[in-house]
Amino acid sequence: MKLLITRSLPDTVMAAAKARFEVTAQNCPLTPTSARAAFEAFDAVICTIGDDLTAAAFPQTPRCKILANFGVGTNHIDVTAAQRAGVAVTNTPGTVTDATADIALTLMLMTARRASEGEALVRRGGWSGWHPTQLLGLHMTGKTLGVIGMGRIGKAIAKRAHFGFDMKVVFHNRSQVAGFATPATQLATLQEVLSCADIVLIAVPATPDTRHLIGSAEIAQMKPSSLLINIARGDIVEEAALIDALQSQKIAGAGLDVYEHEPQVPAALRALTNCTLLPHLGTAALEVREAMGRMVLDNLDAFATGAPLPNPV
Ligand SMILES: NC(=O)C1=CN([C@@H]2O[C@H](COP(=O)(O)OP(=O)(O)OC[C@H]3O[C@@H](n4cnc5c(N)ncnc54)[C@H](O)[C@@H]3O)[C@@H](O)[C@H]2O)C=CC1
Ligand SMILES: O=C(O)C(=O)CO
Repeated sequence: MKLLITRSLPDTVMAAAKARFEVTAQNCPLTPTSARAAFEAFDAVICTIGDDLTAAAFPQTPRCKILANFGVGTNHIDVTAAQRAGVAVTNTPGTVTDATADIALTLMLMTARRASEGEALVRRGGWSGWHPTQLLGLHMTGKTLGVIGMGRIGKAIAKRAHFGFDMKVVFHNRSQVAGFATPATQLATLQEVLSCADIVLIAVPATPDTRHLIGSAEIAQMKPSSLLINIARGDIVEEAALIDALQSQKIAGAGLDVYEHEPQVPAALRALTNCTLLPHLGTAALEVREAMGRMVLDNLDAFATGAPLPNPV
């Protein structure tokens, strides 16, 4: 099987792929035009975040019949167009969950305790010693976490927040969520979660329904002392509205791992001190990326042998 890998994956994954398939590897994202050519030239493609796989990327009857995404979020792929063209899409659910939840907690703590501001102060040589009223932040222990999207990652974050930090957890989810081990209360509306949470955490997938789910009207429902954390996808939060809210201190702070137009991060956001900005680090640990790679290859193996795909989207 001729396989295109659009970005360098960890060495062990590349070696395993080369042992099984005839691999061509590139290190730049696909555009719809280059994707179209790739779907005609290869039997399988491993794609990831940044590849632009909108409807225009899919020929009517491509040679490629499987698109294996390295990552769980598939908002960069028009899955309906892929299916119409006869291309099966797979992803990597579960392998990403704990690492992404850990980055959520990192952002929560860094933002609540103003860690970036403090670190910048030390690095620029501006720290003149401990002071009783310097850099006072939000004491996270015992506060209320509001999770938007109680799926795999939302649940892993809720578990960490409740059992690690004694936080009360409330959440909003499209469907009823039952039977998970962390005490948490599902509230009927998004607004109820926004208005009672000290920290609002976004963990829904990016879909047409969730685009700009959080805009100025939603931010206005949040407490002025609250924080907004987004580890899901940038366009779920209207970035311009968030910047305005942070500039005018309508909320106390934000912690972001994802941005509306990645990798662009607006200068206005970078200029603000009341936000923590990470470069989409959710799954950035070697063993996690290797596990994601193994899952991608398991899907390709299944496809090659005609077995059911383990992780169809
Ligand atoms: N920052 C990073 O590096 C990473 C980000 N992600 C992002 O996290 C997202 C979530 O991943 P998982 O937890 O594995 O997905 P999941 O599918 O297990 O959970 C998503 C939850 O959101 C709910 N939901 C969907 N649409 C909704 C809506 N309109 N309103 C309310 N609830 C809604 C679903 O019912 C589900 O419970 C991914 O789609 C991806 O975009 C995932 C991994 C790493
Ligand atoms: O899996 C995803 O969706 C990511 O964002 C990175 O692993």
